Amino acid sequence: MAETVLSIRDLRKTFGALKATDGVSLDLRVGEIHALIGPNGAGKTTLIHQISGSIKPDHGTIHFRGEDISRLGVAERARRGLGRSFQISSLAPEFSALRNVMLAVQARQGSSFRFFRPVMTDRSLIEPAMAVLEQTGLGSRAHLPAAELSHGERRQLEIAIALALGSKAFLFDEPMAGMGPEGSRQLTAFLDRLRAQAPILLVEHDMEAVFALADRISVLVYGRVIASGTVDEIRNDAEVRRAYLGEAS
Ligand SMILES: Nc1ncnc2c1ncn2[C@@H]1O[C@H](COP(=O)(O)OP(=O)(O)OP(=O)(O)O)[C@@H](O)[C@H]1O
Repeated sequence: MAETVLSIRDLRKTFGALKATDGVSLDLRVGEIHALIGPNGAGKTTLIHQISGSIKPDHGTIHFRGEDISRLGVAERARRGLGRSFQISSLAPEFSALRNVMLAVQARQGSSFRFFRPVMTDRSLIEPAMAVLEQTGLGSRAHLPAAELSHGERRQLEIAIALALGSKAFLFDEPMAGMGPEGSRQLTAFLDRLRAQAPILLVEHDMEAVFALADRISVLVYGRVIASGTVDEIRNDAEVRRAYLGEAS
């Protein structure tokens, strides 16, 4: 079995009397997309926030790449390689896609020895930045300003930046939201390739995307995982159909 990258054990979170997370345990393994689905209010976003560090659980542990990160803040978890949801606002829209990624490469390398060198001609930045753009399918768009990229391509650029900064796994909360059918198709194809570089915990309501992408699916209802398995196992699970898929299809 593939190595476990992220391991969550018995996570609990209450808001007043509401059990938003009620003893959740799940794993994310190398090379996989693990989808988290469930009805509105099931606790998916609350769970993602506890993993990224923006909400403190009442109970439970989170291990990432063998390390207990349960007590670390958001920035520390990100620094260890836990990539957060898409944050398009962090792009510099007037800079080219290449320059956006070069700045990330530079931030990761540390800039103390290169302050006198012009950034845009520095091969030690250009080469790794171009490699990441190629990996993320943006090689041919490298010289366009970020503002001129499509919505889907900006999301790809955001991921390219995260990879350049050292992200080793991603938490995505509804990445398909607001995308048209073509954008969703492109993003689905992109996430399909991305899993080989960094596994993904994917919260998504778009069942077509989930069934196309997921290696495993966990179904959350009232803060509890009621089923976990392959796409076929989940599609054929009577309790899941009753609690969720029946209403969605
Ligand atoms: N800060 C908060 N204070 C009180 N209740 C909260 C808070 N955040 C979330 N909740 C409640 O916790 C429950 C889980 O919410 P959450 O947003 O995690 O669900 P979700 O599965 O992501 O839903 P959706 O699919 O609609 O995005 C809901 O009942 C919600 O109203």
